Amino acid sequence: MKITIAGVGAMGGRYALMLSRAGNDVDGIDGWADNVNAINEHGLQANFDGEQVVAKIKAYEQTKIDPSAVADLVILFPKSMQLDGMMQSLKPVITDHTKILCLMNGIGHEEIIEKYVTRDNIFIGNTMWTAGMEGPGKLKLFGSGSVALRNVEDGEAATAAAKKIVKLLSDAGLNAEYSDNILYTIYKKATVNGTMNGLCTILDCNMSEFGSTSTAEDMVVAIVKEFSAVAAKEGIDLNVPDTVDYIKTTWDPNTIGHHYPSMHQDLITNHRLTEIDYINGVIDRRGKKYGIPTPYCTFLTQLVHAKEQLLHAK
Ligand SMILES: NC(=O)C1=CN([C@@H]2O[C@H](COP(=O)(O)OP(=O)(O)OC[C@H]3O[C@@H](n4cnc5c(N)ncnc54)[C@H](OP(=O)(O)O)[C@@H]3O)[C@@H](O)[C@H]2O)C=CC1
Ligand SMILES: CC(C)(CO)C(=O)C(=O)O
Repeated sequence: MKITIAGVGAMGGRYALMLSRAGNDVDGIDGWADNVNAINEHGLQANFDGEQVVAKIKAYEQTKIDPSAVADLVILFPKSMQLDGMMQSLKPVITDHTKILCLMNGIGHEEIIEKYVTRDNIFIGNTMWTAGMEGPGKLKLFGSGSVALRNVEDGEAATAAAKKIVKLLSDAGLNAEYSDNILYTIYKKATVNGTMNGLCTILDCNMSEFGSTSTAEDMVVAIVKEFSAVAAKEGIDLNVPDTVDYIKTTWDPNTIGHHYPSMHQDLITNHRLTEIDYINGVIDRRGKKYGIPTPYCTFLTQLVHAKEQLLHAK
């Protein structure tokens, strides 16, 4: 099976590396020319749980994709604001049979993807793996994680295809599972991002440091209540205490507590724009639509945008 990782940054790099090391034929596509050149010259290099490893994969610049690189499976890992542009660029590698898997953070990405491919070829989910970059073509990967996914369209063929993708990912050590209730799973993961990403970015700390503060739990509860109220309007039952307990598992320094959320890596480390509009911003917008007050999500979205401006993020 030919797999194309679209957005071979930190998380796309992790998937490319692990799938390639498991013996799959993997290509990468990315908009960052230095990253593409480094991967083609030196391979995808990683500090992988303390061990230096290299995966030899072929990478293409997003604007120079070779049409011979037609994929059976495309795994999407650009940033949310790059998704539409990435889907445009992917046209040469997508056929009627190409499956598209989106595991990006955020809510509602399938609305963009279905402008380009039929719903029976779209698979959505999320990932609890973490990833960081030390420079072009260089990854820093530690800790464990998991993946949950499902077909967007019901039906035997789409379900079978989703389960095949689950097996492919699990065989590569990515610890995947099929989730019947994927919208619930996506909302639940979005609460982790809706708390950890924005708050650790504004407070300039990792998840474990955040969890050690006396006000951490109160802030998390307040934000989760807003996600839960919006989700309820969409028929999704997001239990607040259970969700808060789930978020608190990310504070453990022995698992992923030392991770700086991807939003922190974007804004504080690299002065790049963030995905806040696709996480807390969605709750702000849907809250307004449903007549639900979401002061914490609205304020956190405003704070992150203000910080983007102060840091001249691009
Ligand atoms: N990192 C993590 O731990 C996790 C990330 N995710 C999600 O995965 C998706 C991808 O995120 P992630 O892998 O973190 O993103 P990265 O920022 O590492 O990579 C995404 C893209 O950003 C560009 N880019 C990144 N760094 C630079 C740089 N220094 N200079 C120039 N361009 C750069 C590249 O494309 P381009 O040049 O086209 O901009 C790259 O393909 C997101 O939806 C994220 O929320 C989910 C769980 C955890
Ligand atoms: C690891 C985790 C769950 C932290 O919020 C994440 O998704 C990210 O870094 O964006």
